[in-house]
Amino acid sequence: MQNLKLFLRPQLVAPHLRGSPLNFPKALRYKSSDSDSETKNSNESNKAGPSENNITDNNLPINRTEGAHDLTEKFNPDLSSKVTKPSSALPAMDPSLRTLMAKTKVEYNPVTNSQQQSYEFKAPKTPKQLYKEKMAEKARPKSKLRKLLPSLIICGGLCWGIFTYKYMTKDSNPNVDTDSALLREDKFLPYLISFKHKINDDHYLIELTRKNRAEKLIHNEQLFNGDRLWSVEIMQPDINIVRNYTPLPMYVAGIDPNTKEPHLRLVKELAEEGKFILIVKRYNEGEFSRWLTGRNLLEEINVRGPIVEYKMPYHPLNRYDERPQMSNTLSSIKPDPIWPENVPKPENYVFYGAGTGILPLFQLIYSPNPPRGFTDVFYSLRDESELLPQIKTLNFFAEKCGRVKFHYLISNDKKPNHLTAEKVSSPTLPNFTGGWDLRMSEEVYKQKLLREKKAEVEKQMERASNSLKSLTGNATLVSKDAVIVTSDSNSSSSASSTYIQPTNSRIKPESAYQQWVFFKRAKGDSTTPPPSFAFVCGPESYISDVSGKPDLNNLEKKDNGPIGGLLMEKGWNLNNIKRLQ
Ligand SMILES: Cc1cc2nc3c(=O)[nH]c(=O)nc-3n(C[C@H](O)[C@H](O)[C@H](O)COP(=O)(O)OP(=O)(O)OC[C@H]3O[C@@H](n4cnc5c(N)ncnc54)[C@H](O)[C@@H]3O)c2cc1C
Repeated sequence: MQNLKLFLRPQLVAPHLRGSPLNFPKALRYKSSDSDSETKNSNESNKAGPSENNITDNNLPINRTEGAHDLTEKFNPDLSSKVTKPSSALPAMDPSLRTLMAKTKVEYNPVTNSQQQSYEFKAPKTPKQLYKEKMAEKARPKSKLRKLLPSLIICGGLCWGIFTYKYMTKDSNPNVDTDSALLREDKFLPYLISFKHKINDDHYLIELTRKNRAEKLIHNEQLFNGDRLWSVEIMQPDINIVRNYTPLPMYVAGIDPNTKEPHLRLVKELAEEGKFILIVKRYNEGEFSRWLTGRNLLEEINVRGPIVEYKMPYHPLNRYDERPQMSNTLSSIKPDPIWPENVPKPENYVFYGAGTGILPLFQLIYSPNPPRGFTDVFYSLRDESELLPQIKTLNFFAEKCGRVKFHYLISNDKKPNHLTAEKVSSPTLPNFTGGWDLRMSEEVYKQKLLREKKAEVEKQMERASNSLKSLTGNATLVSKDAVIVTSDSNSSSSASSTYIQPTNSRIKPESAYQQWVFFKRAKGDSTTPPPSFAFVCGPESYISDVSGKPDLNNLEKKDNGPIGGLLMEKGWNLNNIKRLQ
């Protein structure tokens, strides 16, 4: 570009060539409109200063042959270096050329040119070089992961080996306990005899603990619940016989150092599950009971269950708070929640049990969620010594909370004390049999509210008339209607508050014992409520005497045996009796 400018500078043309035909003054003028460069130049000259602004291309003589050179030389010799509009001859500059000729912003660097291709031939590395490289690679510091990689591979391999071994030998080894359940109905699971205590000559307390119990507890399995009666089946592997036993929701928490008696605790939380106690009677002719009571501590036995013997029927109160579980101290037994009055009352029961036949009742009343109603218990036993003192204490606590009433009928050859017809009560209708009872109890509750409100209004009317009498000094007859209106408007709030929150419930009882003594018994209702359902449990002869012989010889295992004995005399029937043999 610079060369081109120099080439085009007219003053640089030699003076002797100016008149010659080789001189090309006209050629110095571009005919084409190189307006861009011109404007640019003019702008630049404008920027240069006011002195230069006056001198533009337009001021220059159009034809330099007409003495323009002198003028140019005279006034602005520098302007001669400017390329003025060529008049003709030279063609206009190609704009694409100009861009190519423009100075590049980034300098060309062949190294960064990614498109370049090299045809250089690299000689293969010599063995020495290769060896050096290899050594350098080895000497390079390794990352943490690279260092750990061999150990990780070995660990992975070991784990895979153990898993494969366990998987392959799982089914082949029946002694390996892979089941995570505490109990299973369809499979015998291993339990350990964790405690054994002789209660009397023929009664034993045996505590069973699920093998590897801690591992099995993660599933939060709840076995004990007062909504059902259940037993477990224990297998004797040698002669392959199975017998049922009733687990009690208790475990041995310690041993009294003096009496060597076990200290029993109730199973209250899920973390305490997986342990229970059995009370087993040993029969001299009994194959199984002899085998079971002869087991030593930490011996393994196979248990299956739970075998549900009876499920408590549905009651609308089941939707409300449960009755709190019994406790080892009387003061720590929580009071019953206040159940709504417009729902049918809980059912009351009577339990006739003999010997180990009392154990289902103990399971029911000492489990979490015990039955809400009252249970009258007739317990026939041969000797008081067959009952553990701690269980007797618990029975006493249950009585003090108004949940049960125990009648101990201790009977032996010297002093017989059998269950007689006088002790057997007649059945009453259940409080709940279906939706109709629900509507009935709501209606009864409404009637009760109306009665109470009426009594309140009458009281207020009486009070109002008395105050009027005292005001006027003489007895004036007050319009009955007017009093009713005022008393209604005044009493509505107080009456409703009275009914919703009975006066005696403002003081909250601290324990079930307090609740029973001060609130329930205070009502003057000391008689035991009549039962609507009866349980009979014990030896075959006992059941037969009390309620007739059960007959479970059918596919559904439904008791179809006719009702007999003492209960039949009192009007009990198959619908309100459960016989547990
Ligand atoms: C649901 C259910 C729960 C049970 N819970 C317990 C429990 O918690 N504790 C417990 O000790 N037993 C319980 N039993 C009874 C138990 O299953 C066995 O029947 C009992 O241990 C006797 O078995 P055995 O093999 O030693 O006697 P068997 O060989 O069956 O009988 C031998 C003899 O023992 C006597 N005998 C057997 N059973 C009784 C009995 N129940 N009453 C009176 N005499 C009998 C009879 O004279 C009989 O001829 C329960 C039974 C059932 C069905």
